[in-house]
Amino acid sequence: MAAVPSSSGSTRCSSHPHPHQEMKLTITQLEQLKVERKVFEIYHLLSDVSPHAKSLMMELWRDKHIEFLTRGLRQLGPSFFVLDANRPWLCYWILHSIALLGESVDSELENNVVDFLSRCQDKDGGYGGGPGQMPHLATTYAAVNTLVTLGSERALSSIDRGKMYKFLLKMKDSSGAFRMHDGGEMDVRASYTAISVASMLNILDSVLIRDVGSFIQRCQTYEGGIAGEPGSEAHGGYTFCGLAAMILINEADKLDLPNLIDWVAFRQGVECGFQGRTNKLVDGCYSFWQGGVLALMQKLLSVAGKQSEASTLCGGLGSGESMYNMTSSTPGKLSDIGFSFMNEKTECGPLFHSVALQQYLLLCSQVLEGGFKDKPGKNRDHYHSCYCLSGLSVSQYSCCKDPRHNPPLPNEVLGPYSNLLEPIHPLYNVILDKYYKGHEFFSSS
Ligand SMILES: CC(C)=CCC/C(C)=C/CC/C(C)=C/COP(=O)(O)OP(=O)(O)O
Ligand SMILES: [Zn+2]
Repeated sequence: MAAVPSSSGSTRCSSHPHPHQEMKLTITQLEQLKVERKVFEIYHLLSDVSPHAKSLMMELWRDKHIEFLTRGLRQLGPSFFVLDANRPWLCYWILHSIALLGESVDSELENNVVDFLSRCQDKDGGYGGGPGQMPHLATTYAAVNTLVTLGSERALSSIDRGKMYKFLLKMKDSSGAFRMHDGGEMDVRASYTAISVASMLNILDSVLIRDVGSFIQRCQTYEGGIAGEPGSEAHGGYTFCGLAAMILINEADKLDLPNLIDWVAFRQGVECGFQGRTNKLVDGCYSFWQGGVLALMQKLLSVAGKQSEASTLCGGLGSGESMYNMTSSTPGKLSDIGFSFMNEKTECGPLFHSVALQQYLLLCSQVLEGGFKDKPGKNRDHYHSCYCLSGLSVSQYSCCKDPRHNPPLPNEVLGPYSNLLEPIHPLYNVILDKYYKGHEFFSSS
């Protein structure tokens, strides 16, 4: 019997059919359980069926994902002429997903993306959703992360950092908040995308960060999570943005961290995935937004602990008080905080059930034909593919103190070890090695 390489590089018997065929009888039962979101039952049912079938279902279908993602990127080609404002995002979601899977695109496709993003770059700085469109902070973040993910000299040097600084400054309001675009809305997404871009490009300074921390602090709600703007409801997406931005400006201690940890930890449901906010359904994309927050918190636990002690002793911190410096080694330059953060000690194991989250992602979000989705019953898309894979990477490395040099142990990775993805920098959500390459490039140019 001939053995052929499987999608993950391991060997699989050529006489074995696709799991869809092999599990014909049980697949209906499985789908029903998925719709009912009973992930633990799915897991046990799989172990009853056959170890082989179970291992196929727990496998990351790499080749199918790459096929789905690459097709998506190629299809962007003709639509470069279509008016839509999402294309830098599609570039980022797809290329970051491919990079998480340890792959890259051919040089022709890479050059097309760099050329396309150059045409989205505004003459006064920042990137719009398409050529000639008004620059916007969300697409600017997506374009910068895409170019860092590509990582070539051509990609990195295509960014006009001088004009970018002027664009970011123009988006800044006197309150400390940022606007998404000229005359646009001010929210925590804008704070994060502006700070992330400036930090990545080594142009973050005291002018850009002025009063950013007090705006984000006002967005933390009584529940503990962070809302898009003061007075709104706490949500995982904004909580990630708020915490990551606070860390990048060295002001995370202005947030009530014990309350924040509690809120996020309780967002992981019995289905094993995370919900974005209280009393809503779980969704694969929150594996990154909420899981990412808890990954960041693993390096902030002593700050949270000191806040707890202080609140027991003093009856709580007054608003605006900043009692502890976050980083043990205060970096010389604001833009280097993201770099120093990775050298901070990981102070504890995972703050969520990381194997259960991998279970939700592989069994409920993964589409065996390629791509990922929010939950059973929904369709796959590139946004969910990006954030499900990012969340999967975060959970696989959640026990690692040094992801680059000491990879996870086999029991920390659900399914075959070939499921292991590349590690990310959790503050920017770019592949860790690509971050270091970009950091070096922008520090020396
Ligand atoms: C960097 C960047 C631009 C980050 C964006 C962060 C992000 C995902 C914010 C979420 C926004 C939001 C309130 C969604 C609610 O959608 P919903 O009501 O459809 O979903 P729900 O029921 O799960 O809350
Ligand atoms: Zn989602």
